[in-house]
Amino acid sequence: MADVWQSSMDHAVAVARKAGEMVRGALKDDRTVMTKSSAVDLVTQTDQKVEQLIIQSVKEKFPTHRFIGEESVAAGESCNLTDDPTWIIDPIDGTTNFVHAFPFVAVSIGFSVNKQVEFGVVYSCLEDKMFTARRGRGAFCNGEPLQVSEQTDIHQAIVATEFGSSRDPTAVDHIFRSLRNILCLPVHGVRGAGTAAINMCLVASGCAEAYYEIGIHVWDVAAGSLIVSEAGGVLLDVDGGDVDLMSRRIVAANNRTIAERIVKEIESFTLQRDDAPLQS
Ligand SMILES: O=P(O)(O)O[C@H]1[C@H](O)[C@@H](O)[C@H](O)[C@@H](O)[C@@H]1O
Ligand SMILES: [Mg+2]
Ligand SMILES: [Mg+2]
Repeated sequence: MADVWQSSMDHAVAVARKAGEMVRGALKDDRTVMTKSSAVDLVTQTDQKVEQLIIQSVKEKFPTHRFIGEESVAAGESCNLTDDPTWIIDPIDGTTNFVHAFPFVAVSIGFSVNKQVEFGVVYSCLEDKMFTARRGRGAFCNGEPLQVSEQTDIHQAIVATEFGSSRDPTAVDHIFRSLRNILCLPVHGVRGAGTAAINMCLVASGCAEAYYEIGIHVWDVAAGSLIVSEAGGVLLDVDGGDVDLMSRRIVAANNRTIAERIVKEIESFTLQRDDAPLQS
């Protein structure tokens, strides 16, 4: 049966590739680092230009579609997911990596309809890996099918996580205690690529059993969440309930056994939701 969202997905792949070229081109030149929510929440002109490139090109082709873009939200746009077709964009996932030329940087584009992610595209542009997933039709990297790891023993797992961009001491204490719990299970290792989207693609590829983080935003994980689930993985909230992409918390794992084991070790905390009303 024809896929009603195929042309949108083709466009997402094409524009992510174009955006990736822009990111690669700017890697050595863009040293204009600005900050957002904290001194370590970085943004560059390239983040802003890439988001504009994506939004403009989508608007020309699909004028009725809506957008949630990281840099547009930072500039004051609202972050509400409606039932309308919505492009959820992180122009550079891994801006800190980009600034330091640490070689994991992704363009992440999720597309949701009726609040459900229909397709996800993550372009790991320095590795030239194009990760894609279409709901119900599998996940792929450069056209090759992805499958999560079959490991069910947490002691033989690699777990990915990040420290995030908050330096609030209470939040950092929670993060460290969770990390300590997980390290001391013990697990084989803890890793972090510096980008939520690539961490999730590592789970989808079977290279890591799980990824968890508190503090991410919907644009960090919208595309990656579908890539993980279409590769056979599971998504949970850090308290073990259903994942809520606006809640800023996620566990993405190869299977429920690993996901639930990790949940037991996480000291959860709550942050302001992405869709909280804007403060005037
Ligand atoms: O590079 P970003 O798009 O800002 O996303 C980052 C986020 O800033 C950082 O706090 C998280 O730890 C990372 O997982 C995100 O990918
Ligand atoms: Mg991001
Ligand atoms: Mg970003």
